[in-house]
Amino acid sequence: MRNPPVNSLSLEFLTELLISLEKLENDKTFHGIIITSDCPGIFSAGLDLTEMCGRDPEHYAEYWKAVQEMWLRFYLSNLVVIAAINGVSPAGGCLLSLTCDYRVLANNPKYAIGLNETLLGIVAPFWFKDTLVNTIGHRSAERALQLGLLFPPAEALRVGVVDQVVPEDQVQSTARLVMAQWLDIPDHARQLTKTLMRKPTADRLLTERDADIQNFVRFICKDSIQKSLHAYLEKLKQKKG
Ligand SMILES: CCC/C=C/C(=O)SCCNC(=O)CCNC(=O)[C@H](O)C(C)(C)COP(=O)([O-])OP(=O)([O-])OC[C@H]1O[C@@H](n2cnc3c(N)ncnc32)[C@H](O)[C@@H]1OP(=O)([O-])[O-]
Repeated sequence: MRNPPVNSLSLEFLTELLISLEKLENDKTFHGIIITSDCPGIFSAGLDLTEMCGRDPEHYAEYWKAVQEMWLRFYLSNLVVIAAINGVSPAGGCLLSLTCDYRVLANNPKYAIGLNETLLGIVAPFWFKDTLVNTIGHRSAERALQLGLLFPPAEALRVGVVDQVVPEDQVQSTARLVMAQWLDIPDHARQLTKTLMRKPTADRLLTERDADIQNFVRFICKDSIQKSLHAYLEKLKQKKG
């Protein structure tokens, strides 16, 4: 991923990601992809806050549809998808990595990962929650989501948000090693098993997609939510200045 400075998942970047995924899926010589970041120290800052602040309802609806599409397409991809997480990975960045089949995180205490939405005064929707529950179980997810926990590497491994923590200079080579193991499995059996495991979760969103968009638009348009997001963006800018 190369969307400096922080790989935020803007509408444009999400569209690019989806086009890239589709191209790779359509090319039958590809069987797996490794998602990693070109922005030093940052895997992805998550959803682009400027897409969710001070815009009109039509924009929010269009943006949310793209976020849903990213989740559905990556979560259900027939390819083996591995996240080589070489930086901090909050909220939507964590969600993207949770769509992968395997997560390798660099062992750097700054590289926290988690769904921290509550810290911004917003609520992770049910399909974010479902993805986390499927990964770390109900109790850990309940605690992580309510407290907006961002797990440093050792804790992320302990709770199961990531599958492996390795020294920073070994993230890419480890991801390639893991990829080789996954590609050794007969592909159609692996693909069908992935679908079996994931389809019920994806179907929940597929059957409620429009209602989910409407909920998001209603929620994000609230004055109180807009104020929270503006204040959070302001805090990020001040931190910099
Ligand atoms: C229902 C909805 C569910 C929501 C899900 C989400 O994902 S919500 C998202 C939850 N995400 C988070 O809570 C993460 C928020 N971000 C961070 O915590 C930090 O930026 C960092 C740790 C990722 C990088 O720290 P660092 O010191 O290396 O970098 P820096 O902090 O100096 O930022 C550089 C520039 O990027 C800007 N910008 C940053 N993030 C975003 C963004 N998401 N979007 C847009 N812009 C963003 C920042 O304002 C600044 O702009 P400026 O002043 O140049 O115009």
